[in-house]
Amino acid sequence: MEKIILASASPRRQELLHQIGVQFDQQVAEIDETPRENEPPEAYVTRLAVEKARAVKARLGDDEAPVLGADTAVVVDEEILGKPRDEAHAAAMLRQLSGREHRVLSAVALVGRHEACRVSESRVWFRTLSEDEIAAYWRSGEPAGKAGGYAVQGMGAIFIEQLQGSHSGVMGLPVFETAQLLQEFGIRLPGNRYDS
Ligand SMILES: Cc1cn([C@H]2C[C@H](O)[C@@H](COP(=O)(O)OP(=O)(O)OP(=O)(O)O)O2)c(=O)[nH]c1=O
Repeated sequence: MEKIILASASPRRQELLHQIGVQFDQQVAEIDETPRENEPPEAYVTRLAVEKARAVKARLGDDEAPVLGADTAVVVDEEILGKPRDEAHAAAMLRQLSGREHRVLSAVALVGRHEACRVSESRVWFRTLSEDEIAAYWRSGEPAGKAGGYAVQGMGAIFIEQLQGSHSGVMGLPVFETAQLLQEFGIRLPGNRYDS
């Protein structure tokens, strides 16, 4: 199977690519993740996924392997919640998400001889969170480094009443859209070996 390059430092993205049998090397993309003024969330995650993949592609020069980049954002009231800076920031995010619905947008981009990108959108319903729970959750160490300050794949799952969309997308890499992109680039997955 053809190898690809994952332009990400995220262990979750690594795990999800492994899950579908993709062989890859990992490289870290350093880009400015500041949203542009009035940038719509869909445009933001798309731009970042593409920029991460392009940054690694440019560094590798004429390496033939396609580069995969991804970006995930939690969106509430059309505001993009990134990763928490500190405890106060994480607590403010979780208070904002408490007792209501939010969206999670996850973009995946592949940059090779051509470029393509797909976005997955999920809706997540949180039950009401108490101040004690928010403080305890921060102390667990889980919110740090996670968009919106929670992890669906971890203890954060106990806050989620309902999820509509893509569990892998909320985690950081929408597997369905990723497989579609890889197929579009002619990269076969083990699960697709009976394709004509
Ligand atoms: C909402 C949510 C986010 N996250 C994570 C996924 C992403 O790693 C992170 C969002 O930040 P990103 O900027 O998308 O990714 P990253 O900085 O971790 O990795 P890289 O840029 O190197 O690819 O939040 C979870 O793990 N679980 C969740 O439930």
